[in-house]
Amino acid sequence: MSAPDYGRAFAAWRRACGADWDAYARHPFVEGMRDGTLPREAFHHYLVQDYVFLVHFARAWALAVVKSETMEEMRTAAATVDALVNMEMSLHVQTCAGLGISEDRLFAAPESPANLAYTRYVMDAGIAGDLCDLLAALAPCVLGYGEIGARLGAEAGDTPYADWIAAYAGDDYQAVCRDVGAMIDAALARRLGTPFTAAPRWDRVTERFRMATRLEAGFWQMGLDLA
Ligand SMILES: Cc1ncc(CN)c(N)n1
Repeated sequence: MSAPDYGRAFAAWRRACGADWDAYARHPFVEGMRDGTLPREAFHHYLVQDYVFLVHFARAWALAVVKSETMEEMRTAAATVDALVNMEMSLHVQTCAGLGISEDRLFAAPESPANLAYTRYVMDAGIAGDLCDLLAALAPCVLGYGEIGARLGAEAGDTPYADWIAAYAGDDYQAVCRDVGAMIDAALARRLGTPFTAAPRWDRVTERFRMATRLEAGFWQMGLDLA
């Protein structure tokens, strides 16, 4: 299955980061969800950490509101904060409630080092740079899960992780990915010019994308290692 179309910047970043991208999007954790062999314990550990991740990730998207220069950018960034806080995190809350873990306990869960490194890297990219730096660091998260969800939705058979796959393969999440992809293209064109891939800053923002991609692979590994 070919990768979904989330815009020009994503396609160029994804190509530039080839091996790093595959190490993330086809990590053994992902393949274990696809074929059902992922240990439940690893998934639960991941899910609790991912709730904490999403708290900080929503803060980083709120920073994108602050760094916006147009109403369109502001609307997409604010809608993404809403989607994270009121849509994506409810999957974690519901699944964990079934395991006897309350939302209060999720909110108070201690962060793993891999989690902390990733979310603070993204936040720092946004604080030190402009919206391009921030979006490049945010993109592997939003769009990577869109790609993984779409592929697993098409390829997975009977797996205990069907709800997780359905959430990311579903229309709501895929629409967020298309909106964010379009926002990234417009934000880069506005600040870097067109074609943005020829701009002097392109390599730097691509390195932001690459580092966030590597931190995503580290996040899956944290789940597998129960670290
Ligand atoms: C670590 C991580 N990366 C991405 C996503 C998808 N928003 C997530 N929930 N968690």
